[in-house]
Formats: sequence, C-alpha cells, structure tokens
Amino acid sequence: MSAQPEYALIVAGGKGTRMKTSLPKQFLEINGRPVLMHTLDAFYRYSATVHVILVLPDEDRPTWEALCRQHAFTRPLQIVTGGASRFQSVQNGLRHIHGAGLVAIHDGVRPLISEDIIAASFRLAAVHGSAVAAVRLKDSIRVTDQHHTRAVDRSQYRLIQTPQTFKLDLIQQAYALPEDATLTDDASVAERAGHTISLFEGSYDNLKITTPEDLIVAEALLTARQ
Ligand SMILES: Nc1ccn([C@@H]2O[C@H](COP(=O)(O)OP(=O)(O)OP(=O)(O)O)[C@@H](O)[C@H]2O)c(=O)n1
Ligand SMILES: C[C@](O)(CO)[C@H](O)COP(=O)(O)O
Repeated sequence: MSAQPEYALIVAGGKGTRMKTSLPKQFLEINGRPVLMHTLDAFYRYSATVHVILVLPDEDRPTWEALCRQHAFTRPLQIVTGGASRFQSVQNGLRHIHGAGLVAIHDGVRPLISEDIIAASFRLAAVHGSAVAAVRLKDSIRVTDQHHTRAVDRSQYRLIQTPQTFKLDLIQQAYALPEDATLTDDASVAERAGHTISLFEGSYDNLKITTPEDLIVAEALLTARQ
C-alpha cells in the first residue's frame, strides 16, 4: 500500500445493451454471485482500508439492495448516482472524493481483477501520477476504411483495461473539462488534459463482461481459481 489515502471508484451505471439481458450485466450471477460483488470483493481482499465508492443509477439501487440482502453482502461502501455515460458516472464519483490521495477507477464488470494488479496500480500511480493496466495483442490486426484494409504492426498497440489509477488532483482536473464522447476511458480523459499516461502489465483474465460468451469464460476462470 502507498502512504496516501486510497479510493476505489467502481463504475456500475451501464445498461449492458450488448449483453441483451433485461437485468444489467453487473447484477448477473457468475458462480452463484453477482458480477459486481466479485469485483468489489477483489478490492476488499486487496485492502481493508481502501475507501470504496460504488457508482449506481438511482433506479438500480433497489435491485442492488435486494442482492445485498440475498448474498449477505455487508461490506462498507459509499453509493453515488450514475450518469448517462461512463464519463458522467466517473465524473460524479470523483466529485464525492475530497482531499489528496490516489483513486483506482475500475469497471464493475471486470470481476476477475486480482489483488496484485490493484496493488501494482496504486504503487505505480503514486510514483508516476497514472497507472493504467494494459495487455499486448494476441491476434493480428488490420486497419480498414470503406474500401481497403492494411496490416499494421501489433507490437505498437496495447489493449487497455481497468484499473486506471491516478493521483486525485490530476484526474479530478481532467474530468472537470467537458465530455467528449470519443474518449472511452479515463486515460484518454487524462491525456486530453495534457497528462502523460503510464501503462503497466494487466492480465488476459481481467476481462470485461460485455457479450454473453464473456460470462461463460468468466465462470470457467473463476472455477479454475477455486
Ligand atoms: N452510464 C454508464 C455507462 C457505463 N458505466 C460502466 O462502465 C463500465 C464499462 O462500460 P460497458 O462495458 O460499456 O458497460 P455498459 O455501458 O453497461 O454496456 P453497453 O455498452 O453494452 O451498453 C461498466 O462497468 C459500466 O457499468 C457506467 O458506470 N455508467
Ligand atoms: C474503460 C474500458 O473498459 C477500457 O478498456 C473501456 O474503454 C470501456 O469501453 P466501453 O465502450 O464502455 O465498453
């Protein structure tokens, strides 16, 4: 752990349109427990003192509270209201954090995050200002326009994950600027504000639950860990 206060901002305000289920994917169960609880559990396993802020839409709170009762989930956390986009959910979460410290922004739908990666992100962000989990590509890639495709050098690219961990003043200042829908993650928002982004090694099993087959893979990976 670093000497500074540590916050985990877990965003779970999405609708999961690509999952095509009526229940948002963060509430779907994998191995008998909601995706979001697996995610939160990883942060409590990392540290008993990390301040956890959970971003949820107001209309999803009854669902979450019912799941907490059903699964006897009593971990301490602060719930704040989600926004219409991931940007707005993160922005609202950051408004509820005061003072200096570090914040790990993490998708509620990345339930396989490990304590080691969380620890590395805080440790490296304390030194560099930012620490963003990333992995190398395993497939070949091509760039396309409407008419042509062209092979590109995959060694120059990374797949970006969360956690994306920052010094608080840096990321709060970056999120004070207007929303730009082309910025899909926190690193892009920080970069737009003039900050250099530091990457560190993420993990292929830190998958984001996005489409139905991701649930099957996540269950298999969780089972293999037991
Ligand atoms: N208004 C939003 C939109 C997204 N998120 C969160 O951002 C993370 C990554 O988003 P994504 O996987 O795209 O989730 P959804 O927006 O729910 O999915 P989809 O794009 O398929 O609708 C998720 O934990 C999601 O809950 C959020 O907090 N608030
Ligand atoms: C933040 C993120 O998970 C990093 O890979 C990703 O950018 C979220 O993208 P989405 O469009 O919300 O799926």
